Amino acid sequence: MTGDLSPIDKAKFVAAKRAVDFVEDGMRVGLGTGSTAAWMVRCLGEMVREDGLKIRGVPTSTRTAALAREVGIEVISLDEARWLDLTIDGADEFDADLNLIKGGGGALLQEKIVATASDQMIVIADVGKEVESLGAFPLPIEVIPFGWQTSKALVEDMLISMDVLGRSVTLRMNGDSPFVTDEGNHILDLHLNRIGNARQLAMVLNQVPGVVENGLFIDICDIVIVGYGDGRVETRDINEGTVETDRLDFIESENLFADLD
Ligand SMILES: O=C(CO)[C@H](O)[C@H](O)COP(=O)(O)O
Repeated sequence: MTGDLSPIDKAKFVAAKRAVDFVEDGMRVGLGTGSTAAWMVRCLGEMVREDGLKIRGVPTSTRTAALAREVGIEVISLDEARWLDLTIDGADEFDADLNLIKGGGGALLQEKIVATASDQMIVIADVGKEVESLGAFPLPIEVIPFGWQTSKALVEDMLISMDVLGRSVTLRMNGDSPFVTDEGNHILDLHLNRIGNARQLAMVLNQVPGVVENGLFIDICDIVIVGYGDGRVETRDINEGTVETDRLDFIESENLFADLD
């Protein structure tokens, strides 16, 4: 089955596979959202079912919650967990300081709360997500539906005053209707090309009335695990300043790949 995976999917898989080595018995683990995080949830599920790993997972979306339950992971709420040992999640972009753009899947609000409530955040990504400067990927912000057009106009004014490049702002759609997040909100995508001062932008965006959260994750991620299509994985630890390189096999597993057939 793994022979059918594209190089990007193989890269996502090996990053996820390497990341679950960080998970230990008894941990409360934040479970990210997206296709890379889904591999991680499947790998953890296999460890729970076959190796007896005992963990409790806090999902960052209804999608991830459904998958976690399906693969046998005990799911608890963040309020039950209170604090997490580790969160593993994907990203849309990461830079050399391990700052991120997230929210391509629309789950940025829960993802940021869960990651911030964790001792450690590990990001898993294929090498295509690495950038010199954040901003080529449209930056998602979550806004409440009430007066979203006003919030959009205020964000546009703010981008002009900050002289941020690009500046077009679009409402994310799901077919003919606005996309609705798990929290019942909408997403505005900021097409900026290049962000410049991401730290400042992250703070200023959250001052706009109606904006709930933005997809810039600054100083939240501790480790990024970068996967390559040929099975190579690099584990970059920003706190330790280390880079470890490994090569993983694409392990054939009926259980892991069954739902992809
Ligand atoms: O932030 C996210 C969801 O809100 C995802 O982690 C991000 O979009 C990456 O997704 P994928 O692993 O499918 O490329």
